[in-house]
Amino acid sequence: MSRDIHVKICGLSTAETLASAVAFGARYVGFVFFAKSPRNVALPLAATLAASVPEGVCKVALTVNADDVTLDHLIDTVPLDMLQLHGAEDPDRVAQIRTRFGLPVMKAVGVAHESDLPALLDYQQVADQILVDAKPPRHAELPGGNGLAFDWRLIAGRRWPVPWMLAGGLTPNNVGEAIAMTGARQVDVSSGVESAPGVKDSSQIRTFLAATSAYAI
Ligand SMILES: O=C(O)c1ccccc1N[C@@H]1O[C@H](COP(=O)(O)O)[C@@H](O)[C@H]1O
Repeated sequence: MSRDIHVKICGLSTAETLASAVAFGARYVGFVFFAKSPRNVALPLAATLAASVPEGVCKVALTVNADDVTLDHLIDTVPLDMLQLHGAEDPDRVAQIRTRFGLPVMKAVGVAHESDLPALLDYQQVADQILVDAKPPRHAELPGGNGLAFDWRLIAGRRWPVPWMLAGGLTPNNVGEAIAMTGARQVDVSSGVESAPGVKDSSQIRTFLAATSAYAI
């Protein structure tokens, strides 16, 4: 049996592109709950979209420094399988969210330099997965989703005891090289499969997933 690369398509906000992501083989679909993002999705729409996702595809909610009241409301409204924490949540807060809400948690950690790598270790005891993403530029509006890649050589050959996913500036054109260089078995893309900020493109989603299929082992 071959082991596919697991792909997460993040920032989905229409029934059509969500269905494309599922049909072309995404293992994770992500919904963004962050008002400043062009991919932000209102809770009622997210609830409808999430309800259409078949068993076996992981429905991920991306939040940024969300408080308990916000998370309570989110989890009560939208059927979810995982929380992606993409803010400055420290390990204690990640552990608290995981315990309180009873959902697996994926913590995003930004990487730009070698000195950013130890932070990945801080979350191994408290997160179910780690998302290794590009660190946002200093004055960026968004803590992710900037279409920015980091130097993949920084993590070439590195392994962590928890499952991890590579993110940041991935596109249909570069995802193969990113997998080959880092050994990632899971990849996450948002802006790299869009025709404009926040506008997902079914054809690019298909091409992205096809580009990863050569790396099944
Ligand atoms: O996509 C967003 O708008 C977003 C907003 C706030 C935090 C994270 C966000 N996106 C996540 O960032 C990474 C990389 O995205 P990209 O492929 O470089 O556009 C990915 O995990 C997105 O889910």
